[in-house]
Amino acid sequence: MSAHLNAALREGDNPELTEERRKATFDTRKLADEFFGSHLARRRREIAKAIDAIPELHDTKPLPFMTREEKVEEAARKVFTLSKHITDIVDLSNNRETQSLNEMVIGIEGMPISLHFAMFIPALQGQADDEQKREWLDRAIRMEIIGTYAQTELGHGTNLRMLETTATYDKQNKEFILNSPTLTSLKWWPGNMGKSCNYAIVVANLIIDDKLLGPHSFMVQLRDENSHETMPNIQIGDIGPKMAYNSSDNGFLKLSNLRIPRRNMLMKHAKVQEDGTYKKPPHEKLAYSAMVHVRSHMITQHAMLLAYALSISTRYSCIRRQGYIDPKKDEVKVIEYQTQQHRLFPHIARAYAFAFAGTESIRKFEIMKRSLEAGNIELIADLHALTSGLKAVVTYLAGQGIEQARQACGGHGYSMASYMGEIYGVGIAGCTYEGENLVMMQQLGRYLIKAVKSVKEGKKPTGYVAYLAHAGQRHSLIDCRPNEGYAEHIRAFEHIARRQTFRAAERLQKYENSGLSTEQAWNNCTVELNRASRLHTRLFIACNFYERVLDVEDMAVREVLEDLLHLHLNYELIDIASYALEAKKIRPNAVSLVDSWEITDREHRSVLGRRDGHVYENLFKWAKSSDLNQNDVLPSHKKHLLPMMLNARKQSKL
Ligand SMILES: CCCCCCC/C=C/C(=O)SCCNC(=O)CCNC(=O)[C@H](O)C(C)(C)COP(=O)(O)OP(=O)(O)OC[C@H]1O[C@@H](n2cnc3c(N)ncnc32)[C@H](O)[C@@H]1OP(=O)(O)O
Ligand SMILES: Cc1cc2nc3c(=O)[nH]c(=O)nc-3n(C[C@H](O)[C@H](O)[C@H](O)COP(=O)(O)OP(=O)(O)OC[C@H]3O[C@@H](n4cnc5c(N)ncnc54)[C@H](O)[C@@H]3O)c2cc1C
Repeated sequence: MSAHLNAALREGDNPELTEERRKATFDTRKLADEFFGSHLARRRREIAKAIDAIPELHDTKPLPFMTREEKVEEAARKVFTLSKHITDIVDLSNNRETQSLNEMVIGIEGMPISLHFAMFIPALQGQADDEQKREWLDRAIRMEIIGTYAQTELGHGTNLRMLETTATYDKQNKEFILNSPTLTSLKWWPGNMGKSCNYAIVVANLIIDDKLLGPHSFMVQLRDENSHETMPNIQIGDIGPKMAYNSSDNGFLKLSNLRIPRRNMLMKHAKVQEDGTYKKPPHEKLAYSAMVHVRSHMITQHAMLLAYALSISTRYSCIRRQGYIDPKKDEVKVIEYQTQQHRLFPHIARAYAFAFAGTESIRKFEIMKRSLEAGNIELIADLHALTSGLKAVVTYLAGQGIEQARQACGGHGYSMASYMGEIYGVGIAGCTYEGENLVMMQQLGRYLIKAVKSVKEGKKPTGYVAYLAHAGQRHSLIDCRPNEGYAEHIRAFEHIARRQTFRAAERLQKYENSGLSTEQAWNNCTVELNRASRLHTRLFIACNFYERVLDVEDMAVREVLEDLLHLHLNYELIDIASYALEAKKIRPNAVSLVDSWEITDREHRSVLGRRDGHVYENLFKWAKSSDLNQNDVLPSHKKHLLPMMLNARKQSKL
């Protein structure tokens, strides 16, 4: 077959798809270069080819046919195998190369070192001082140890100020005593903590001389480095099966007055001297750096999950023939139906828009990280606002798109043969982890309210909120270059976003003027404020997409991206125009309304939905019955991960 624009053309393909691919008006590799960046696009092709040549990196059998324990073992086996080949395949210092390798080999269901790379290493990089980096970071990078990030507790995940785990400084012995004082203080959810990790960065409330100093990070050894058996004063285990992502052993951790050396508190920013003197960090939220790191990188990951679902669904829609448009002709491909196109194409546009926004988010994170290393903390607030909004909007809309893609596949979309269920389950997990979406939207809301206040004081805010100062003027969010084709869309978008932000600010002011406390006034406005945050973020995504398309040099690729941009802007404007929902008087009757359905606990099968409300004690009981907890050390750990770490330690001693 002659070389063609569409590099996916292959002899022996389903002719239905070949027919589609022959319609391409652009070179797919050139578009891939725009989607991933040309270097990463090329490297992904090279990585995929390298993996093809290593059968032991391929799935032993389709993951949906595996039990939970088999999934955990499969992931461990692949990690061990990868450790023998990885430096031949990727540049370990390139986050997106290693991410691509993991997605191709391990897949999306998690692996024993997910959190090791996603948070444990970034937290050490951001919060350990130089001596601590030499002691732990180098070993973590060499895979001599495996870590996680243990912050969330059974009773608190969102509200970090109420975390209950304590770290009390004992001046006498120059140690911290870590303790889980209550059932709700048990660490709960941290990825790979149940059975895989031997270290964790534990976020605990620092206490010195009975004074509570808030959340700080502590390096804790969970398991013996050689036997992998649980350390004394620690109870640890898997929390049980989840909606998806079941190759990961998310765990629980109970600390019983565990003593660790003073130097196990990460002290790049906050410090505790031997005599108990406490030195505050230059910015209270530097301790939250690992979360901002993950949020900055989640955007491209969720764009990719949406792309997975849409590539499955769009290809399938071109081979599935069902029904007629003209009854005198053959059954049509379901892609021909306008409803099917409307179900898929706007989400294809979003996948590109989200990927471009994610590249910008990572770029901004790297700029903030460099400026932080130079001692400048000014960019922290801007990045927190940007990533809070992007994480909340992209994970939610990507989840919606994945579900639409599944539905577009009809019955076979409901079979795990489509893999859609897992893609959806992993996708929507992002709406919860790294900060529940509605809460993170409020973080951006705070930032927007401050911007409105500065506009009202006659100041001109800059950056992504500059448009708030330009009511009626022809100005765009991020200096969109004048291009009549789309600038009007952008300005309409800005107008809607600006109007909503000012509406929320005025409502907040009205409640405050009425004598309500700031907190009550805020709570009464959070729906309006979240709308403003959502619109602000979608405006950013649209503008970033617009700017990105204008940079494309290949005219054929630029033309198809402009088609997607046009669709995206129109779809977004229609979608946001429907912002009008109020629900007021339900609150007092909420529980009685659901009680009236008289669904029994047996029917619910849900610990959270118990009629008696005794959730926490029953969650712990449920978790302890997990099959992964029948042994302290998994057989698969002894077979794969322990040898891997022992090898790594031997290597580093050579
Ligand atoms: C399926 C694939 C899996 C892949 C891996 C999954 C890994 C998942 C890991 C996790 O989930 S780790 C745990 C994540 N947990 C969270 O994200 C918790 C979310 N909650 C918070 O971050 C905080 O509680 C909060 C919501 C930000 C509130 O914090 P706090 O009460 O301390 O602050 P506020 O009073 O709201 O704001 C005060 C002030 O601080 C600013 N600020 C808050 N956070 C940050 C930050 N990270 N960086 C910079 N600045 C921050 C905030 O904007 C306020 O500023 P002002 O408005 O006062 O100027
Ligand atoms: C797949 C997965 C992996 C995870 N991995 C880790 C990990 O590795 N390490 C770790 O530490 N944690 C991890 N977590 C935990 C995760 O970070 C928390 O679940 C998340 O931060 C949400 O907190 P929560 O569970 O307390 O939700 P809650 O806050 O209890 O949310 C329940 C409801 O309350 C609402 N709500 C709460 N506070 C407010 C507010 N102030 N205003 C308005 N509404 C509010 C929320 O919007 C939500 O609707 C993981 C979770 C998942 C699902």
